[in-house]
Amino acid sequence: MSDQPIRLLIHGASGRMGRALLRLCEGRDDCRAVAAVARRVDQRVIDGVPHFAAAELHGVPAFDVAVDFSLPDGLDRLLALCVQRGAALVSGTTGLSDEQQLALTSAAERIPVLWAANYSLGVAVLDELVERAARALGDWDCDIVEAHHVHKQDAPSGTALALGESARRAGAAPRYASLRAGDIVGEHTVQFSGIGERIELVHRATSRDIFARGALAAAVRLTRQGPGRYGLRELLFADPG
Ligand SMILES: NC(=O)C1=CN([C@@H]2O[C@H](COP(=O)(O)OP(=O)(O)OC[C@H]3O[C@@H](n4cnc5c(N)ncnc54)[C@H](OP(=O)(O)O)[C@@H]3O)[C@@H](O)[C@H]2O)C=CC1
Ligand SMILES: O=C(O)C1=N[C@H](C(=O)O)C[C@H](O)C1
Repeated sequence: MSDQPIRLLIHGASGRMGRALLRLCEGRDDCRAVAAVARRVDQRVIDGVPHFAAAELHGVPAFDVAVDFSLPDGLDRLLALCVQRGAALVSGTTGLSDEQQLALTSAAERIPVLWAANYSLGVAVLDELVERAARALGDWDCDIVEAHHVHKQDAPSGTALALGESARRAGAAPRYASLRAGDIVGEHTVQFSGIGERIELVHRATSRDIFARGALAAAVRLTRQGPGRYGLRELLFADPG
């Protein structure tokens, strides 16, 4: 295998996550950003990385994997480009429609695809704890409370829905509540309430770097895979080697 750095397209580059991805990418030697895409661009080149507006997507140079943290309305064109170029896709964009999830699955017949609602190790572990608790406490109330910054557009968060799906599969009937306040990076509480006792499982993110680091590591690994739809646990957290 070549030890050339993996070529990344960062989609959503001007956003909170996009900026973290570009910054962390600079410190790695296994990948480099060759294109950055946002809805609008003011500068053509920033820190040596060429920037493109979403409308110019088809003019981006060759890349191995697109890393997408944008908004749902940008995903369809990016997915089509990845399929056309035979490039892998890592996406963390939340609030996707059922049709968009199906499109990811269908594209996975031709390219490697990873979508995850949360790229942090802590939430991967929380997910396992929730599943275990729900299996043991199936008839307790299960409430998922999430808090995020005021700019977040989707609710409940993608992470809350994913945790709820794990709880549901294990026999619980989750309910959701959302809070949008200040600059909260992301907090998720899964509360199991019985009669006379209660369990709370909590994850608090204090830096977006945890998501960006996970996404970059996943992107590098995804380029070593064939077509298919991958999960974060199998790709990243099950085998840290
Ligand atoms: N899975 C995970 O671990 C995580 C997921 N997220 C998710 O990532 C997404 C982005 O979050 P965040 O960075 O806070 O959002 P921001 O609003 O800060 O950034 C959004 C970015 O997407 C760009 N964008 C918007 N629409 C389009 C489009 N149609 N085509 C191309 N680019 C577009 C914006 O460009 P412009 O500035 O020009 O409008 C901007 O660069 C959200 O869905 C969020 O929920 C966030 C953190 C972790
Ligand atoms: O929009 C965010 O900020 C985040 N979104 C993801 C979600 O919807 O779960 C992950 C993280 O909580 C931050």
